[in-house]
Amino acid sequence: MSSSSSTDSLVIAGRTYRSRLLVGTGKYKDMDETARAIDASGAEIVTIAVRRTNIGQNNDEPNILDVLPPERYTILPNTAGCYDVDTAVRTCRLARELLDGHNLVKLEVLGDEKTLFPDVMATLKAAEILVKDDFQVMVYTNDDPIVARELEALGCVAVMPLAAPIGSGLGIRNPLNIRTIVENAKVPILVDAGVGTASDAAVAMELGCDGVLMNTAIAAAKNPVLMASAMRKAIEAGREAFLAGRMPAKRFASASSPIEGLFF
Ligand SMILES: CC(=O)[C@@H](O)[C@H](O)COP(=O)(O)O
Repeated sequence: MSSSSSTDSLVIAGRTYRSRLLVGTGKYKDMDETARAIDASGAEIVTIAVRRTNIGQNNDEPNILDVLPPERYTILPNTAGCYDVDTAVRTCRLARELLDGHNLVKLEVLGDEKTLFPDVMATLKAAEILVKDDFQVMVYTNDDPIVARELEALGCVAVMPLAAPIGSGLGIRNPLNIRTIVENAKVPILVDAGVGTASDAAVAMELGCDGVLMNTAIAAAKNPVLMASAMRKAIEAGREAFLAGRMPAKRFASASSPIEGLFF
């Protein structure tokens, strides 16, 4: 692998991406800031909450696709705000209609408003229905390796365990589970939700994740454009560190220069 990692691509549902950073579109000051931050992030996949953001549902309001054109970005409609199977499935079908048959979606079925943790049973059911309905499903889930395995077995094209609660910025709470999910998976594993700053993104990549999806860490930074640029570099650095192979961690010191053949 060259140091530029030019051949190291992310492949999701048969499509190849250079960037391993996926970004959301919520919480920005305005559309201009959204567009500038996403540009600085280098992201190629941009997720949009269909229940909250206009992608053609309302012709009287600004359409976010005017600043995030589908010719440039892969649009990933998501089911944010859905708390049951039917609403999530309907939301994906609406997105497919609005986006002329586009079938790549991010499924999230939430359990409650306080934690925004996934309702795992409902997520499994919705994923099954959507896969049968020819959707390519990228799925938000908890950091449970068994659930991740089930979602992959159902045919999801990517599994996206949370780092921490959505919008919390707490970073990766359970790195060992994330590593186990990665080691067991044959589909891309992307950390989704809870990243707070660039080092969290780098850790996710060092654990072997295929990518990271984030929103709040960029949008709620004091300078979202600068944070987006930091995240881009962190994802690249973490990926290169993973590919390079970390030195074994040791409990005690080992001198950096050889101790044999000392002059005195
Ligand atoms: C944008 C999106 O899809 C969110 O549901 C996602 O989970 C991001 O979470 P953070 O805002 O914590 O990055």
